[in-house]
Amino acid sequence: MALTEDTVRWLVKMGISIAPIFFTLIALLATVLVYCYAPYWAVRRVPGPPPIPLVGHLPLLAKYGPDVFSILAKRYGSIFRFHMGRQPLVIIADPELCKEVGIKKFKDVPNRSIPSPILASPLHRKGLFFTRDTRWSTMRNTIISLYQPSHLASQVPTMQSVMDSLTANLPNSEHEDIVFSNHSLKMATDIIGQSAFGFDFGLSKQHSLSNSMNCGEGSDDIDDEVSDFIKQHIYSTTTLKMDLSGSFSIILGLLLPIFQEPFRQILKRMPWTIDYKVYQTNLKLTRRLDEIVEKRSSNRDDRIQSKDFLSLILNARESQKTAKDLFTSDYISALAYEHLLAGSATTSFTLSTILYLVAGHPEVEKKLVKEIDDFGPHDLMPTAHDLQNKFPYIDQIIKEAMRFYTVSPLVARETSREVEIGGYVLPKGTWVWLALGVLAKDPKHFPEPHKFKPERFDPNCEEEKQRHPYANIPFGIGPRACIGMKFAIQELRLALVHLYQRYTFRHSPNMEKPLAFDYGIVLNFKHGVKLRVKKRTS
Ligand code: HEM
Repeated sequence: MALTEDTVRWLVKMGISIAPIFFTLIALLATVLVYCYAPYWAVRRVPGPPPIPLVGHLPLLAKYGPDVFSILAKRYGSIFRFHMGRQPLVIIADPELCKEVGIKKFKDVPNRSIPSPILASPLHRKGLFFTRDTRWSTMRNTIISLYQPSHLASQVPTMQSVMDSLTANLPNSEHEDIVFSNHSLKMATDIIGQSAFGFDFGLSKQHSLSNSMNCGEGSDDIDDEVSDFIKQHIYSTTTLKMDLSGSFSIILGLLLPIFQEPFRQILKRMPWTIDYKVYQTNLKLTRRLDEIVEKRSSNRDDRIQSKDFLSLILNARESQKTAKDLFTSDYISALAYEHLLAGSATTSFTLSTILYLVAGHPEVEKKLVKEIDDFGPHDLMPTAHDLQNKFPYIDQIIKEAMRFYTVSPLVARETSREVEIGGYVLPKGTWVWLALGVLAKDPKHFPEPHKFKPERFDPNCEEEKQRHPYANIPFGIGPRACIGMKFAIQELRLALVHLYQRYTFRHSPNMEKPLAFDYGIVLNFKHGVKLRVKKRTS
């Protein structure tokens, strides 16, 4: 509203000078502008589309989904700016630059940036993924021994028994749809439950859980403790959104981070808000995990015999001084929970995409089935050694499917000091994200990138020989790469042998084409993967 002459005269009469009001307003405006634009200013030289105040490029993410990064890479090159709300990200979309960030300059970029959904969740922050600097390296060095080949080999029978339960529950009819992604999530959760906690969730044995696994809210017929835990776990994970569809405090964290924590503190007390529900769920999960840790800590005799992740960390805590200081019970809970989180959604997504892709490519299915039949009779269980050496085509299929649908298309890192990357000087605290999904679809490294061709990963193929070694890095790169990679690959190989010894799969006519995705902390299916199962004769 403009100040009229009368108002000015009235203000003067009342002894109120306009100047202080005017300057206060200007100062306020300047503060807001500085707050909004300070992070942008620090990386303004890196090319990118002009950001919209506050929301940045989130509307582009909403419009194009994760494909937006390939579109921007085409326009702006292999290093560009993308604004996740107020926060600018420097996106790296070139294998050589990924090597520079992930390996050569790892000392300058050793940590992950913490996005707003995670900031609000201590349970997620205390795992390996988001711990920082020396705490991270000491934690990682202690638990890396759990991923040695001998330990992985001991997990094969456990994996196999869960897969037996899964296949016992698949229908016999070729005319019935199964939401395979639900089955594979149950399978992966059961496997990781046993290897992380030594605990059998028994989901693969239960037919009735299939729908609740997907929606996260659960259905009424599931009321026992285990199902409750799983429901909470899935709710807690699926509400971690990267776009503007999360809770109010998460949205604030993207737009005006300064207000996120105060608002979360208020909203978590209001029962009708998503923040309340997320808080309550995380509280219950944390309590449940603390109970599990407590129980296992006190049961020393059982624990010494056990080979699960939780027992092994607790044993290490007893025998090593560093581990004792480091692994307080809150960190142990977070680490064990992180295993459940990191090991279930990613692996089950990948297995579902493999079945979906193979079902649409009969020539690939034929070669796969032949490799499996050549291995031996259909009830022969492969050992860890067999899995590693006798199924080269399965490995090509896994690599190609992970390239085709990259479950974790972005990997978050943050600079710890000023560093030069790709010709740009980036100040301390810059969020540098590696765009694995863009690399995987770059025709320079993968001719005809939208075709599913496992043979492109055949070691004798020219394309494979000439490709940059870091063009396909679905498990990340360098010292901070996925710690569970070998575990996941062993599980995927075994699941494929087990399934195709018994079945082949076809697309359901009720499935959307192309597959639709949700973008949370990892990629997820919007409507699941629906398939039809055909039993094989032995
Ligand atoms: C197909 C399955 C999986 C995929 C595609 C995957 C992908 C990834 C990616 C891309 C990262 C980030 C790497 C980086 O920053 O360079 C990561 C980190 C991590 N993953 Fe996985 N992962 C999978 C399975 C698993 C499993 C089974 C576990 C646990 C048993 C696991 C535990 C972790 C942990 C703890 C980290 C953090 C490592 C650190 O910061 O030191 N992942 N994963």
